[in-house]
Amino acid sequence: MTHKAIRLSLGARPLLALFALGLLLIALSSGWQLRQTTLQRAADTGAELSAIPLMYAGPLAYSLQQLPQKPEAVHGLLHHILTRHKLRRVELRTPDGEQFRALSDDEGEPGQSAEFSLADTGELRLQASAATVGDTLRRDPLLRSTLIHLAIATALGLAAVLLLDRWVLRQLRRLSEQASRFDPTLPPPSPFWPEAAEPRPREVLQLEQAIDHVRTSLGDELHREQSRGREMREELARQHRALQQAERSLEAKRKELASMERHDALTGIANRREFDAALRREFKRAQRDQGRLALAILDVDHLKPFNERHGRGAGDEVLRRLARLLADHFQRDTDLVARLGGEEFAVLLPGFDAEAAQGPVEMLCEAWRSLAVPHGALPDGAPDGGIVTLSAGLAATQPGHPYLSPQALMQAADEALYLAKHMGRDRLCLAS
Ligand SMILES: Nc1nc2c(ncn2[C@@H]2O[C@H](COP(=O)(O)OP(=O)(O)OP(=O)(O)O)[C@@H](O)[C@H]2O)c(=O)[nH]1
Repeated sequence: MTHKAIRLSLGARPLLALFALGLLLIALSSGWQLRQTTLQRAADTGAELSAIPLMYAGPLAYSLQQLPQKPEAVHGLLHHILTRHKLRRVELRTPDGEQFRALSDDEGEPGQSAEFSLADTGELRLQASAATVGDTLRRDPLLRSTLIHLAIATALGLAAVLLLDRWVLRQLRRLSEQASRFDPTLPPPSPFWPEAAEPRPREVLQLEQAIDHVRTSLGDELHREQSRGREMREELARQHRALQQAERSLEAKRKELASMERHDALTGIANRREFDAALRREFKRAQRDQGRLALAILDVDHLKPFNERHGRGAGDEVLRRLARLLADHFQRDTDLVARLGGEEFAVLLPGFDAEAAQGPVEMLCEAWRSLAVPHGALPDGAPDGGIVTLSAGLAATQPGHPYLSPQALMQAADEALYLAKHMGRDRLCLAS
């Protein structure tokens, strides 16, 4: 309803302007008409002046004859002519040179004048008043009354337009502007409606108060919703952070698990599963490329009595040291060192045949020996020296001596290791 009224107000303004323009046009047209009438009257004056001698030649001659008895008759007649024809001045000069004149009280501009010679009477001089707008209005009561009424109607109409615009439409426009600037996301100013300098109609005040009320209640509700939304956002952000944290630790666990799947927990090098996969992969490659692949299996000698003597922790440390040494010795990208389980380790050397691999493996065993880890519990009959030693078996698949499968290569290396053990340990044996 309010919105409709405001739209009506905005649409009414041009109508009011049109109405005011119409009134002004009527006033202009009336003024034009008045001017035309005045000009017409000025044009008629000449003809009217010419008619006067014709009309009054007789009465003037008669009044002059009566002059001795009735000297006032000439003055009276001249006065009559003056007032009857609304002249400014009437003068009569007799053939004897006597002069009579009648003057009007009109102090306006002098208008057209004319002079006539009358037989037996003398000269008659007439002067009309200037044809002015005021004079025209004075002379024409109907026109005067019409124009006065028109002027009053125009003035009242314009006043009504101004008042309507100022008192009602302007207020409604102000309301419309306020409504268009209305933004419920902003906190409500207090008071919402600034005190207008001019007084406002009661209806506008009521409307303002109603909108103010709606604004305030909307604002309160909005504030409640905003703070609820803020709390929810904070809670969401907290949950999000917790989720991210959980995801991070899950990812770390996943990596740890993945690493555990491929690495030996005690030594950190590749485990049996990783080794098996690498062996299958490299064996296939060597088969395909007619290449070489060497495999060495190493086993710590007499770890059981070592454990029994020094404890399992010390045995673990021996295994860790051996793993570090293996990793240090075989560092090519394609090399792989792995713990197969227990005290058994493996070295996979792609591209190496048995002869080429023998040197590095023996160097490894030598390096181990030079670490000189004291055993302290070697069984009777074991080689003297008293240190922890390694036994190793080496096999390689190579052109001229291929194996049929990874398992066959593995078994050959195992048998070579068995041989090394059997031959008294602390040595490297090659598969036949
Ligand atoms: N400390 C430790 N000992 C292990 C681990 N895994 C296996 N062992 C021990 O290694 C020993 C292997 O014993 P055996 O198979 O009899 O071999 P050995 O005593 O080393 O003798 P040979 O291999 O014949 O020279 C066992 O006592 C196992 O308990 C391990 O992870 N840590």
